[in-house]
Amino acid sequence: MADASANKAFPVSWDQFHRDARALAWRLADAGPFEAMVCITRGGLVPAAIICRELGLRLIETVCVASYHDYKNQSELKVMKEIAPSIRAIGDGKGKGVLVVDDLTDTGKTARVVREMLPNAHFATVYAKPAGVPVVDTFVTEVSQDTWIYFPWDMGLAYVEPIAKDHKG
Ligand SMILES: O=P(O)(O)OC[C@H]1O[C@H](OP(=O)(O)OP(=O)(O)O)[C@H](O)[C@@H]1O
Ligand code: HPA
Ligand SMILES: [Mg+2]
Repeated sequence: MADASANKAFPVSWDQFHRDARALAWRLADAGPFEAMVCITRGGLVPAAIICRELGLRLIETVCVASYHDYKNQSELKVMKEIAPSIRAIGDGKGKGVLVVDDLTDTGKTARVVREMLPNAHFATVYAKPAGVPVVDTFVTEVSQDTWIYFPWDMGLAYVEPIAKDHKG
């Protein structure tokens, strides 16, 4: 579950995130053609900027979804902004030719809600946990369900105790 029981840490630096988002773009290069991208805010904004640059996409839409409040706490999912009718009308009107991007899928709840809006879109996330894997088409790195991914935009430089301080070797 995506909650306080996620007790392993997977910290990601800006460099690592850029590399992983670019690796996702490589995997998506043959999955199109894509006419437009839908970015799931806010986490999807960062990989979206990298991927649309790599794939030459300039028609970018947002769907604004919030499901976590504070840290590791999942609450009721709220769709704060829907996908514009002009983007929903692309292709077969069900998402064909549309690339949906998010930073990660955890329980899969967010991706599932957006998939209901665009069932034939191609769903891509940089990271995925097992419960979310069936809901996305392409991702780069899978981590275990009990791992919390720490994104660079949520972190800052901080003092770390020397290993020897608590190490009883
Ligand atoms: O698969 P799920 O269990 O639904 O979790 C994944 C979603 O949770 C996070 O978004 P969040 O709702 O925290 O909002 P944010 O992107 O604005 O940080 C993350 O960016 C994904 O969108
Ligand atoms: O592992 C995670 N890290 C950051 N945000 C998240 N939102 C759901 N799961 C996660
Ligand atoms: Mg999000």
